[in-house]
Amino acid sequence: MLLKLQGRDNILLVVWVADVTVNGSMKPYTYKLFTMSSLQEAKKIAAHQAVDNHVHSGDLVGIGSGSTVIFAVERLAQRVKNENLKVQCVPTSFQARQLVIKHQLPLTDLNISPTLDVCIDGADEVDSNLNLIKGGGGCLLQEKIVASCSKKLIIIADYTKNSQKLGDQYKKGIPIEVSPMVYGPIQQKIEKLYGGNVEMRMAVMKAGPVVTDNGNFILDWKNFNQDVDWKKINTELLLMPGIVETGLFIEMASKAYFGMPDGSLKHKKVEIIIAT
Ligand SMILES: O=C(CO)[C@H](O)[C@H](O)COP(=O)(O)O
Repeated sequence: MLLKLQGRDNILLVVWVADVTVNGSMKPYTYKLFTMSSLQEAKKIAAHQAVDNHVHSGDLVGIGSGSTVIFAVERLAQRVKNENLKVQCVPTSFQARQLVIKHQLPLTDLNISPTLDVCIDGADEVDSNLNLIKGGGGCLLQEKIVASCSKKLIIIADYTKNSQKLGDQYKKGIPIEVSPMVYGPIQQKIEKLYGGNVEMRMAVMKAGPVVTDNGNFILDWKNFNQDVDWKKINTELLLMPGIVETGLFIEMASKAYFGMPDGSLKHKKVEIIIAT
């Protein structure tokens, strides 16, 4: 059961997780309470800290995509204004480009600036080894390209993204960007080779599939086995003709910042979580 209550300051989301008893009645056994503003606040704390710690004057900066990155770009623009910071930005999506333009930050691209100092991006899930699921917003291809051209990939996220294993919390699946001509065979191959189920991501407010910024489709691989060698699987997937890119970011991130519900910040470097 999902209740939405409009409070004065916050929207409260009450999620009542229920069990179905033998006679069919619903038996509540737990509930979680989130305030929407605490999630937003958590994203903001992580984003601001990452920009403050990792962006320096003269830097070429990769700008990730998603809702958390909005706070990072806002902070970058503040610092440019207040500190006369000099940066040039390479966006990872149409959305990121619009954000950079909105905040009047200088734009460049990878062909002009092939090596970036840092890339700041969100994630859908971060495991204990700093491996990531990305692509919930469908921008995985450009995100991975820009990250691969950056000296450091810094992840910013709220506390719901911090996991031990991929798939612990993020249930929407691993995004896989594919050429439209071959989505069917790829769906079948992944399910046959590795199990789980692979679904085409469908658009909202438009009939048919999501089409990425690069003109491709997205498959979401759900209910996968969590105890696998992701590096090996990622390599195998990338050898499959028609797979353009996967949302598995393996051994790419240098550090992840998580905003916490109480307003504090955690950061994660491989296997280590330090409260700050
Ligand atoms: O990979 C992404 C988009 O392709 C995003 O970084 C990821 O979905 C996280 O987004 P948000 O900051 O909105 O939680």
